[in-house]
Parts: sequence; structure tokens; C-alpha cells
Amino acid sequence: MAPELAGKMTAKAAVAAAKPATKAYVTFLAGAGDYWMGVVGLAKGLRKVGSAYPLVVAVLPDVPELHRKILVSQGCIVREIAPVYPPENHTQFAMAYYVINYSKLRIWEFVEYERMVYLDADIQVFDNIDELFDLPKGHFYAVMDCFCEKTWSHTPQYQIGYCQQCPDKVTWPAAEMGPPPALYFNAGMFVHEPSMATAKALLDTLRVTPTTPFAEQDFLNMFFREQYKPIPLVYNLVLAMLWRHPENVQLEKVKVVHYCAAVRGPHSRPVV
Ligand SMILES: O=c1ccn([C@@H]2O[C@H](COP(=O)(O)OP(=O)(O)O)[C@@H](O)[C@H]2O)c(=O)[nH]1
Ligand SMILES: OC[C@H]1O[C@H](O[C@@H]2[C@@H](O)[C@H](O)[C@@H](O)[C@H](O)[C@@H]2O)[C@H](O)[C@@H](O)[C@H]1O
Repeated sequence: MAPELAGKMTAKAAVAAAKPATKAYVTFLAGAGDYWMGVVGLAKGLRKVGSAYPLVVAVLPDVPELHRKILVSQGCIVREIAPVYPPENHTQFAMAYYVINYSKLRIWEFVEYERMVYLDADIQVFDNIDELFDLPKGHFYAVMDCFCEKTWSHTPQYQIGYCQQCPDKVTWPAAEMGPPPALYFNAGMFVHEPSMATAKALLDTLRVTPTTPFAEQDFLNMFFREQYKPIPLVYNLVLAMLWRHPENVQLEKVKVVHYCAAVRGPHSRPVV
């Protein structure tokens, strides 16, 4: 910044103006359970693959000081966030287990970063994925989910055996059921651009949006429906894909594994 300008800007503005655009990975941690172990695994995995960016951990107030200290000792940047709850008595439509995940929406408020890659704590990174930070701006990048697990049994696509991962296997009966479901992403990993305007729009929209079974994942799919751009499953291999769509998986190319099926993952969550 030109020295003659320095005197005219406040010190804070001068630091902000001089600060390079920053990027970071971010994950979400709630409660005193075992998910902090998954975050340690995530931090170690990102370091092992030589990532150039830090890992920010958005923690709810109920995350114990001991877990926060361990994460800081693993090089994480721990940032406390306030919980986000859907409107009073609206939560009965979301699977109770997922309601806490609405708090993920706070990461749009991390505006000190111009771009972030979100990763669930039950994810492990096995190859460098820093290239995601250089994807063209203005889109919401994430990997398409699979509708074949029992967790989808409440949906028409599950009931007729339709899945976006193999749209030709069971043709969507458009005549009887209208247009097929829009492409739907798994919200365990996505590339986003923090912005207070987007953060406000998300929370304002949430206030008037009835909850649905997959909670914030359904909400994000609705909110970013126009901007969503699928990226290859190598960036978020939802484990169930191995047995639901093995033909779509080239394991030797997979960079990120998401232990979100009913199996034991790095955070050692018991099988449900
Ligand atoms: O008690 C909880 C539940 C969820 N999470 C965080 O929210 C993410 C999404 O929840 P979960 O992994 O259970 O969803 P899944 O992808 O397995 O459906 C987790 O990976 C954690 O980052 C957490 O920290 N504590
Ligand atoms: O709160 C909703 C969650 O929805 C997603 O998990 C689901 C989804 O992957 C389904 O397709 C599976 O069948 C299911 O097992 C799994 O839990 C995200 O991974 C998680 O971060 C979070 O957004």
C-alpha cells in the first residue's frame, strides 16, 4: 500500500488492506463426544498431504476446553460459534440427530477468509485437494450424494429405487411423478465463499423454511440449487458408494473418504 495513504487509513483498515486474500479448510465440532478425534485425524491428514492452508474448527460452546486445547496443539484454529436452531417447534420434521448440524451455517460468517473448503469431522483426506480453492468463483461445489441407504427411505426416489448416481437403472417416471429430483449434494464437503450477506440470507431464509429430514443438508441444497456444480466423487467418497455404486468408484483415484455410513470412522462413532 502506498506509504502516503497509510496516514489516512485507520490502522485496522490498513492491516486489512495489506492482508493477502486468505483461504482455509473448515470443519464443525459440537458436543463432548468423540468427533474431536475425527478433527485430529482431519488435521493430521491435511498436514500429511502437504496442504498449504490451515484447518479452522468452528466449535459450539459445549465443546470442552480440553478438546479445544488438543486441537490447537494439532495446529487447528479454533473459533467458537453460536448455535443455529430452526424456528421453535419446527424441528420435528428433521431427524433429531441432524438438527445440531444447522449450526454449520455459521461458517459463512468467517469473512476473514475469501474461500473455504468445508469437511465434516468424519472425513479423512488421503491426497492433496488444495486445487479446490482455485475453482472459478460464483458457484457452490460439492459431490453428489446417493439415495440408496435406508436413511432415504422417507423419499419417493428410495421407494422406486431411483438414484442420481445411476439415473438409467430405474428411469424416473416423469409422467406420474413430475420432474426428477434436482441434483443433490452431500453436505459433508463443499467449497464456499464466506460473506456476511450470504450468512444473513441463509439465516433469514432458515427462519421461514420448514425443517426436513436431512436438516441443513436439505436446506443448503435448496438454498444453493441454482449455483450448485457437482465435482467428482474423488473429493468426497461417501462410503456407501462402495457397495451401492461400485461401478462409479475408482478407488485408486479417491482423495477424500467420508465415513458417514453406519460404520466405524476415525471419530469412532458407534454403528447406529
Ligand atoms: O454430535 C455431533 C454431531 C455432528 N458433529 C459434526 O457434524 C458433522 C456431520 O454430522 P455426521 O458426521 O453425524 O453426519 P453424517 O455425515 O455421518 O451423516 C460431523 O462430521 C461433525 O463434524 C459433531 O461435531 N458432533
Ligand atoms: O445433517 C444431515 C447430514 O447429511 C449428510 O449425511 C447423510 C447423507 O450423506 C445421506 O446420504 C446418508 O445416507 C446418511 O447416512 C448421511 O448421514 C452429510 O454427510 C452430513 O454432513 C449432514 O449434512
